[in-house]
Amino acid sequence: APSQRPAAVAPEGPYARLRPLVDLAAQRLATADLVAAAKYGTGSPIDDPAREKQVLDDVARQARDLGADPEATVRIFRDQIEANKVVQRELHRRWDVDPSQAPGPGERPDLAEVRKEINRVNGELVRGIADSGSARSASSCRGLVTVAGVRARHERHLDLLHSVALGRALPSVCAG
Ligand SMILES: C=C(O[C@@H]1C=C(C(=O)O)C=C[C@H]1O)C(=O)O
Repeated sequence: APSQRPAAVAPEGPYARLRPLVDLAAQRLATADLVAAAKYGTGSPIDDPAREKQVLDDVARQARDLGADPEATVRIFRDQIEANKVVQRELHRRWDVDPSQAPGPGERPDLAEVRKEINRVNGELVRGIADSGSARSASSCRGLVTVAGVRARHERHLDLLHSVALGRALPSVCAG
């Protein structure tokens, strides 16, 4: 006989909650290449503390609005920001070493447009954090986040730089 509860509304286990979170971290990291290209050769610094403060203030407010934990949200976002800068710094270093690889002035994305995409991903990430409270405090969290990271790496064909940076984005996902 069919079960009372349709599969579509079956309660989701911790992996189902953590996987989208990890995938969103990888999506956010994919913007770092565009940010690096937008800034390269313009004098705009990789570290922009004013923009970081704006991001952290925004996500804390969004978390509060969802009735979620603003401190955990900010902690996770600090790591997203550090991970983004790992990619930017390495790309700038490579482009300094080999200018033929560097984006030319005509290939420079508009930083404001890239930040719109980052803001969009930020909103989804806040929602993913809000929806994963119990998964993030589960004892299986670290292992599941590692598995989800490996999966994102393969699905998104991440290179070594982005794989390392994804590792930098994830340590604060699990509580405690
Ligand atoms: C991505 C950027 O570079 C850095 C990383 C940020 C982020 O990950 O949100 C914010 C500001 C910068 O310190 C940016 O300037 O937008």
